[in-house]
Amino acid sequence: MKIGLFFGSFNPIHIGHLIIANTMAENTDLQEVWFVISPHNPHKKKDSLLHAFDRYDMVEKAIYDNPRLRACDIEFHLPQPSYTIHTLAHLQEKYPQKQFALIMGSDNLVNFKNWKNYEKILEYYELYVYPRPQTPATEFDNHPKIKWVKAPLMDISATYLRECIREGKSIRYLVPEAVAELIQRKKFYQ
Ligand SMILES: Nc1ncnc2c1ncn2[C@@H]1O[C@H](COP(=O)(O)OP(=O)(O)OP(=O)(O)O)[C@@H](O)[C@H]1O
Ligand SMILES: O=C(O)c1ccc[n+]([C@@H]2O[C@H](COP(=O)([O-])O)[C@@H](O)[C@H]2O)c1
Repeated sequence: MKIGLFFGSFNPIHIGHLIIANTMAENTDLQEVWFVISPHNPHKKKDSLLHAFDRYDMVEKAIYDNPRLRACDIEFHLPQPSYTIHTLAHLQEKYPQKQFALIMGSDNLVNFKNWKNYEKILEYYELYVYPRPQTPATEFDNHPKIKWVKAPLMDISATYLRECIREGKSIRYLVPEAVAELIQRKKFYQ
């Protein structure tokens, strides 16, 4: 079974993420997509980062009715910051029968050279990359391990959502209803 891993902070998960994950699960040979929630992205500051358990809960709420999407907490038990190469090694050890691939936007490909042991990642894993606007060409664009997958895009980010919440603006339709309800009930990001 081939599984696509979609890494991120998901602070919070939003429909931009969900559209990508569902497109990958439905339109490629990936049977499942796992949201790998990073407690701490090695390239991001920890400001306004909700606890990883709360971000995991929101992912679970967002995907509860889609059997091909799963939330993955493996990085919660690994040393921080979460380097993808370490996470991949642990996943492969835990699930030796499964074949893993990475899912990322073309914006991530631009920074990919700065990821820890990126050559090793490319040696062992395929990258399913969806084009994002205004991202420059990279040396990886024609790499044999890279599969380009066109996906519908929503021009939103978790940063934008957090701003809306802080300013008391509506986030309706930008996150699933169950996620909006949890954010409101727990007073996240206020
Ligand atoms: N609107 C979007 N459409 C497609 N991909 C997205 C979108 N927003 C984020 N992504 C991608 O999803 C992955 C996980 O996103 P993550 O939660 O870390 O970022 P984010 O939503 O941009 O958050 P923040 O604004 O806090 O940086 C990243 O690879 C990111 O590039
Ligand atoms: O392993 C690395 O060196 C590395 C560096 C930057 C990002 N990542 C992974 O990529 C994920 C998405 O990154 P970002 O910055 O687009 O949110 C992040 O959550 C990490 O799992 C990994």
